[in-house]
Amino acid sequence: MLRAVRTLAPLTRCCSSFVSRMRFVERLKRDDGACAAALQSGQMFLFHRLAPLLQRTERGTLRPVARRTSDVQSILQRLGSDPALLEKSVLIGCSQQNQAQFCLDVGEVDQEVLEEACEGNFIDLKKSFFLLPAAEAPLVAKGQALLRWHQTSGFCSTTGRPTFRNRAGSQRVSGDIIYYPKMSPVVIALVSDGKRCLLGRQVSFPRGMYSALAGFCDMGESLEETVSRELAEEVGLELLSISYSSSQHWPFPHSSFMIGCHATVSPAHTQLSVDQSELEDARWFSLEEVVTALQVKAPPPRGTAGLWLPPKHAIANRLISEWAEQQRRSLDRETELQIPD
Ligand SMILES: NC(=O)C1=CN([C@@H]2O[C@H](COP(=O)(O)OP(=O)(O)OC[C@H]3O[C@@H](n4cnc5c(N)ncnc54)[C@H](O)[C@@H]3O)[C@@H](O)[C@H]2O)C=CC1
Ligand SMILES: [Mg+2]
Repeated sequence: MLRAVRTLAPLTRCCSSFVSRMRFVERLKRDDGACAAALQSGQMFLFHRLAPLLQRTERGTLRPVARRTSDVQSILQRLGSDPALLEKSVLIGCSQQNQAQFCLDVGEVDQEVLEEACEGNFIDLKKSFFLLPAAEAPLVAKGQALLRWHQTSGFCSTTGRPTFRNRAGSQRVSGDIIYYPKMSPVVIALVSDGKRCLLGRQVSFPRGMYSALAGFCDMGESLEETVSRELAEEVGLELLSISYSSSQHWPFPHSSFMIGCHATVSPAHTQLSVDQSELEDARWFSLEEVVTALQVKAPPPRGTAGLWLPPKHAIANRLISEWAEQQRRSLDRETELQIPD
């Protein structure tokens, strides 16, 4: 059974400005002239060889640097770089203040000189993603994903001829073939047996980290089929139910569209048979273990056996938190039922 458990309340609250911003962005994708004009008064997020330009905050976190396009233009001019570089910028959105937002990879310019001029540092997204504010991380990830797509889509895979982008960078065209940015659909499921939840770890995960199980969708599969297949393949389980929770764009290692689900198995069929070629380990964890691990902010010290969960920006964390909350509520209900009048 598949059912949606999330509502769209945050979007409907500021509906009129949300609608106008979305329509503005859509117009810029279709109208090269309007997009070129919006670029002149827009905001620019810079990248250097796909590493975003970031500033350190007093609290030890990082923030993306948004510069006015005109500022970026004068900095690039001062550094003697080609003014045509700005034409490679890609539209990524529209701010709450109705300013068009663009990103640009300035990988041809000297990194250190540019960092000094822009008062920030270009930091690998893998190292910086979890230190970015939750509200801004998706925009940076989107910028990197679009820039990477342009850098790797210069030629038509049918004819081998060059492809050419529109002004917004929302598509590339070669003859009558149009290419759009691509994401790979991935399902991620938090499986519960009613009392415990299933978490697994890959060899490549940081020490002590366990996560919900994930897998790429095969061609032709539905979401339910992918979740069922992945759980059968990776841990030998058959599912009773699947319910949709939420989704996210995930930049690592390339663009994935993560579709987050909760799933259940019968408490009578929880025996795991872990495919060691996919997972180093998979185990059932109690609510208590999960609640404790949700408080842990850094990897456990070397030599200790502490559980560490994916950070807040990751949809895995959201699924695990939702499960813990739901378990706590049902425990509370059980306790209430036991109290006599
Ligand atoms: N945001 C989050 O909370 C989490 C995100 N993830 C992401 O989910 C993704 C998938 O998880 P895995 O367990 O690794 O998937 P998986 O279980 O499907 O195994 C990966 C293997 O699938 C194959 N594969 C099939 N289609 C592919 C495609 N389109 N692109 C790349 N490989 C493909 C490759 O052989 C690859 O080695 C990973 O990229 C990981 O970064 C995983 C856990 C948490
Ligand atoms: Mg997997």
